[in-house]
Amino acid sequence: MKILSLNQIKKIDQYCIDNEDISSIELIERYAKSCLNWIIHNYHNIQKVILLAGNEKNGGDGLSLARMLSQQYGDSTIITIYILNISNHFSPEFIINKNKILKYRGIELKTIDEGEDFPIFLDNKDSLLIDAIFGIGLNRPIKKYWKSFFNYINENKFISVISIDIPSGLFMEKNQNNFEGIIKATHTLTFKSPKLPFFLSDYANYIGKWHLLNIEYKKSYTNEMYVNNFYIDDIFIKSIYKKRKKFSHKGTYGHGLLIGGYHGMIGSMALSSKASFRIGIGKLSLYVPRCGYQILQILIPEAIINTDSEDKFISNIPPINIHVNAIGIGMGMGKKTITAYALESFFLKNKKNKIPMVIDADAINILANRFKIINFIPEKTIFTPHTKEFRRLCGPWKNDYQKLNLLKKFSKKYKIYIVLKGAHTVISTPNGNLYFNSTGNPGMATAGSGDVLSGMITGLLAQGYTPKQSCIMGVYLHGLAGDIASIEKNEESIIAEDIINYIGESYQKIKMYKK
Ligand SMILES: NC(=O)C1=CN([C@@H]2O[C@H](COP(=O)(O)OP(=O)(O)OC[C@H]3O[C@@H](n4cnc5c(N)ncnc54)[C@H](O)[C@@H]3O)[C@@H](O)[C@H]2O)[C@@H](O)CC1
Repeated sequence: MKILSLNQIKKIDQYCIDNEDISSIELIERYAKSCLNWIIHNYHNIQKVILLAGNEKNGGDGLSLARMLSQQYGDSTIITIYILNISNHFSPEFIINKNKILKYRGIELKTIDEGEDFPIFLDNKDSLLIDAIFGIGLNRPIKKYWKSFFNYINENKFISVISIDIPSGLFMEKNQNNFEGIIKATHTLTFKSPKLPFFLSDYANYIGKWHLLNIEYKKSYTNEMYVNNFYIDDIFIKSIYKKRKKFSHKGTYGHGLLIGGYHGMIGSMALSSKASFRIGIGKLSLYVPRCGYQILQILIPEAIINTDSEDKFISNIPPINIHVNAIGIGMGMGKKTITAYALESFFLKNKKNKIPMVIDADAINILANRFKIINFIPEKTIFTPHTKEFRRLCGPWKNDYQKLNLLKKFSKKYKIYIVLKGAHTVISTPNGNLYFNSTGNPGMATAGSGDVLSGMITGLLAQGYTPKQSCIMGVYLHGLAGDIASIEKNEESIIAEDIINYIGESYQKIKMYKK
């Protein structure tokens, strides 16, 4: 799914108005109706609603929603609207909806002017607060008084705070270091496209859980819209997924090579290997220090195991003399100088053979310390750092926007894919596109989860998925397996092994997706 820019979202509204013979007011009704349906579905017996309305279109959405809530719940729900007189301009959408509201005796209408004492919300704990002050139209910093008011709202406790489209005070684009005076939503009900800040940890506290509501409009309006940012959704995954063929054999699904392990860290190789098999690799060879031999033979009887001459660490990686379709390197490998030399000479020797490769964990750390190695890395190689590893590789950043820019720059410069792991893992491609993952949960922040991911991506590469498809499919299935594990085991109890065990169910799920 495309992540649209502010201008593109506004264009869709205009297309609807121009081509579907509906007015802006009717459009607002559609938005408000979808919010109403979401609220009905998620809250039963709402006793009190407090709605904060701005005086432009987002306020219009809010007023229309208040009217619908009153029609839905009747006298059993007390609705109080506060109109914030932030400016003296009122959009027609706001005015028309306000006039409609005046006819509803069940709705109490109040105003707040700049400078006056903040209202006291007596029954706040029993109230649902709806924020329809600013939507995506916020285009300049808000005044001090209103910032303080938004902060005051955040200090009050409500059943939930629901922001329409985007929390008020948050810019849709170019937020940079703006963290002051933003409404903290429990839920953000958004339309047409997820907004970029939804994927940035800096803003997670303000956005809460976001929901993309289904709005009727011709999806073809977005066909011609060019974007750099994408959200990995079901349809996208279904279009990538390759069904296994009846007349196939283990050779059809590729031969992978995993290189890594260190005394005391052999478990990471076990996790990567199991994940490669569970994702469907045909054959797998491992290269590990000698101390890993016995345990890996026992844990992964399916794998072929080759060992280094050293017992506890890797000292030399021999040239690849078998047919290998994909390499995964670095899991639990340690950073000993001799291992770093071995890695450097391995990359140098294989510079020209262009076998698709995943570089993970300590291989990234070694590379960060001996940066010239990057010149031996073939194009389209996949890096899978977590935030700290990425910082070691690329240097610091001041905010999430800068982090995304660094990511794009690095991928473009070295023509590599970077899978930056975290909530909404983001994949950057050599042509500067970003893909944000939609699956996963905090339970996956557990030792070995990254080893599982590198094994999965290597397994997909070996099966013939392109590097881009392998990254996208890998992070999605990894997150989905984690999501199933969270239902079965609870987020707190997930261990890396659980993610591996639910890869099969994840495949099962994506097979059911509609194209
Ligand atoms: N036809 C449309 O464009 C539709 C818009 N919709 C809603 O309208 C929202 C966008 O509407 P608008 O563009 O009217 O903008 P908003 O309602 O988000 O309000 C922002 C407006 O307030 C003013 N403003 C911006 N920054 C300000 C500041 N710091 N202090 C004071 N005033 C400021 C600007 O005039 C700006 O247009 C969407 O998020 C969505 O909720 C939906 O109702 C669907 C239809």
